[in-house]
Amino acid sequence: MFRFQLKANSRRLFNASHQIRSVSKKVRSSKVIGIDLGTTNSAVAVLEGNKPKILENQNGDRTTPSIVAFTKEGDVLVGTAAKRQSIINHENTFYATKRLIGRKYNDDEVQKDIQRLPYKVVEHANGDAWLQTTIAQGLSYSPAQIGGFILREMKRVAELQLAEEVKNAVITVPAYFNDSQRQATKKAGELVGLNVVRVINEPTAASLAYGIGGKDKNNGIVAVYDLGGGTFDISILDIEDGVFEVRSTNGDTHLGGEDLDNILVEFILKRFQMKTGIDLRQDKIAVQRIRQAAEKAKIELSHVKSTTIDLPFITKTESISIPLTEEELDNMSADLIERTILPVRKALKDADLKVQDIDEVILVGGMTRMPKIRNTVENFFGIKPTTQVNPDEAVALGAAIQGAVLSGEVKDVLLLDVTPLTLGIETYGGMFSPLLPRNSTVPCRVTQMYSTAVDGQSSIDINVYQGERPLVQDNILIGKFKLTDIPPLPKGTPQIEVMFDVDADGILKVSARDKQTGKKSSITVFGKGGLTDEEVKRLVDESKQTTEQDQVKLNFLKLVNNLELIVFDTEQALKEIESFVDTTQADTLKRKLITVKKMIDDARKGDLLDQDLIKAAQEELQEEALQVIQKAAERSKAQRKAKD
Ligand SMILES: Nc1ncnc2c1ncn2[C@@H]1O[C@H](COP(=O)(O)OP(=O)(O)OP(=O)(O)O)[C@@H](O)[C@H]1O
Repeated sequence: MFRFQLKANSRRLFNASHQIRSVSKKVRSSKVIGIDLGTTNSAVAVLEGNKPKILENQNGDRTTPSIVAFTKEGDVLVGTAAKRQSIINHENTFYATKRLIGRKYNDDEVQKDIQRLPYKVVEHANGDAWLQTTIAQGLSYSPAQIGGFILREMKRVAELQLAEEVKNAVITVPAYFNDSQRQATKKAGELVGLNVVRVINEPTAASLAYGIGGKDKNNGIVAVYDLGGGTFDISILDIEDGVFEVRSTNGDTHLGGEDLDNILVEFILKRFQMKTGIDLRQDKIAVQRIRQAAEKAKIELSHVKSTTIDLPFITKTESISIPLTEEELDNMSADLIERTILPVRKALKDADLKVQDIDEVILVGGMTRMPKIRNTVENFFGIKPTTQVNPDEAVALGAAIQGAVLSGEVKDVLLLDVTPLTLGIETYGGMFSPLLPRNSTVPCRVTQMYSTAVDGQSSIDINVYQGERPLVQDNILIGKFKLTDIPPLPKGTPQIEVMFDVDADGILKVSARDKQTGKKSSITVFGKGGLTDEEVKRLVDESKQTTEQDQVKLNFLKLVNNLELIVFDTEQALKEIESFVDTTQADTLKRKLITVKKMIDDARKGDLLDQDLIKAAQEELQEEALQVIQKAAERSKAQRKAKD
């Protein structure tokens, strides 16, 4: 056993050097991949020839679960591997984290999610919602970092398929994502070394997937109804000879398949409690098993009329077996489906269109496979929705097309996206002064003149808000900064020019300039409230540093785990060969083992953090053990010879 361990270690070393060699051989690709970073599943695609193509992962799957897990051994698992162990390692398996990206810990939606999540959500120093593991004294990660692990995996999938290094990507976000959610998604890509050439809206991407190759056929007004795992989006587009103009967009960033799963989980828990009197809500493992079974039943009921949710031995003595029909599921989901219709109406109104003006309806997102949803959409629009592109794949395929447009591979397509919410600033008395109405085509820029409200006022606070309400208290504060050194003048005299500049990713930069002095101040809105450019930079740098620190901690943990394994192997080997070992030698080795075990203990408690000490202890122990084993082997051979 011990010898095997030595060999296994040397094999690992060989693999590492082999990997280094194969990476250095890679060619960097000018291709731009398209990544759909989904709440439940992610997909990656690239343009091949003139057609976008989904790149399959190592298991041959066209989508990869958006799940990241950290194991006690210090490994980071992504996708199916993470999903497979989620029940036994629920505290360190993070799913649906897109629902938390760019959100504050105190956000109502976050607080609601926390009740149901089997992992820990904590408040980071900057007020954001972060995820905490139970590993290495509670390593924590931002949802953007978790997104980063998923993006890195999608990059790897693409690199394996294309056999070249990929650097550039278009990443999609729900159309209704606000500024900080977009920024956080972009940062997730940058943290793992991706050059995020564009962030585009999911429904817009999906429409591109339908439009390409048959653009004459698809001219007209298109509604994209996108219901995925965590978000609902509706976009109305005007497609004309390769120009995709988004007329309006609306939605709910916290409405999707996960919510229906939650309703089903609650239904199962109640049924079980009624039957047995047992409340399983605190049993995270049981809840996790129920969640997986609920989603499975929901998916089955898109193809069959009835099913049974079977969970043997959910407690030591009780099992779950609940029959469920499609009709029952339809009734349970009625409110949720109805909630999607209001944003659809709003989007139509904003686009100044009636239901009858829609030429085509595209269904996107796994949840639109549910017959009840298809019927609801069909009844609302009065036309049968188009489903020729796989609803789980359309977004990634469209992102790949946009990638090809940006790299110059595709020339006859132009995407004109819009801002999802009205953007403006606070004026006297808490009034909201809109500068850019929602559904403004991006990129765009607007300037407006403001003045002081008080005689002699020497500075102005520029508070930037996003929302549709006339009072700022009802909208979302997405950033603020100060313009100072305004010469003291009677109120209303200074001319302050405020400029809003939204780039093609939908990210906003605001600046203010005193026309008399030329003094200027600006921010790129980060959604974190009151941050200057320097503070934003510091935060980004800090987050990079934390990633590195976390990696160092994980590497250290791996070393300690490995040393523990060697201690175990040595003890086993010593037991097996004890009769052939010289007592003095055996005692020395046992003493060494005690010292090393103490070191492992100290390392686990955080009292010993020196990697080199751990490495040295491992080498010494292995060397000493090898000598003992060799001597014992010689003795055993000599004894056998003597007997013969
Ligand atoms: N056949 C089906 N019937 C019903 N629901 C389904 C079916 N297939 C998948 N789903 C559900 O669709 C959701 C996942 O859809 P999809 O992969 O499009 O979402 P996503 O891209 O991860 O999420 P989002 O767009 O919200 O970020 C899950 O809730 C899943 O349970």
